[in-house]
Amino acid sequence: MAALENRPFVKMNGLGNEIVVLDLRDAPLAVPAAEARALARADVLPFDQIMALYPPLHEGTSAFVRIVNADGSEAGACGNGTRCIALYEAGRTGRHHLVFESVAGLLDCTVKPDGVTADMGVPHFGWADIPLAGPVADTRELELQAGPSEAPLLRAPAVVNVGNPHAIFWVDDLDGIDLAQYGPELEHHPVFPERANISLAKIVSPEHIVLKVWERGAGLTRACGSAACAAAVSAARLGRTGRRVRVTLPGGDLFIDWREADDHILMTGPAEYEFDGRLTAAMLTDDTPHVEVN
Ligand SMILES: N[C@H](CCC[C@H](N)C(=O)O)C(=O)O
Repeated sequence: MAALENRPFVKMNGLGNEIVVLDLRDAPLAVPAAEARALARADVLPFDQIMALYPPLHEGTSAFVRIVNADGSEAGACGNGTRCIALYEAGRTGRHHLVFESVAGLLDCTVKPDGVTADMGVPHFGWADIPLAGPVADTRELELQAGPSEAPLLRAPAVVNVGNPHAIFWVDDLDGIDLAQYGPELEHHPVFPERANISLAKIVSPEHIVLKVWERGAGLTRACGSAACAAAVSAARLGRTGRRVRVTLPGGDLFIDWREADDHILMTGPAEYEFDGRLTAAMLTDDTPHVEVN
């Protein structure tokens, strides 16, 4: 019997970032990694993240949320998924100001007719916060590269934690670099003991960044809200943009405001309901024979 068997789910997306909402508040249980991986299969219910809702731990919050990637690993933040659960909860309760709690802190959300604004908290730039494997001189330019050693295609990323770890490489030609080729080795590089989300960012103007993302535990996605936040604060920290930028991802635009007053990162963008259903044993069980190679 699969643990999640017979549980209802809601399929949503944030700019094409594929989200599954599991409302587990009435009967909480952990999301088994193997069941998440089975569910994410292309011919079952392909998703990038599960947003699992648990009973609130603190007064004034709607739920404690845990985030599970398609590979079954847990993440500390999911911007697109946060906008999705805000829309979900607004639809359920009629309330348009919602606060969720995650391992990374509070997520204060406002649902408006033209989109959802989520407060993603403050960024952390210290090497131990990212985390990195050891102390570095400057997290604005990490000594890390990819591509031919004599002429690296990617080098000197900015690194930041916005609830989850991110590395942003600055490039002039987004289409000239195959992120699917370099994403896996960078995601798993030993400098990132908890792995990392890997972005290529082109700074078009002080108000506009174009971004492509290889997500930790999910691979190439149509959008990544936390990466948009990470790229925005990193570009501002380098003085290459202002603190309010439009971030264009393959799935569309997010608007990031790294608020002067308290350094909170406000992310605004769409969230979309697609369909709902109920999980079955077949969806949660991967019967693919595992060939033992001796
Ligand atoms: N798609 C998510 C990011 C998930 C992050 C996850 N890939 C990790 O940190 O392991 C977003 O919109 O922020």
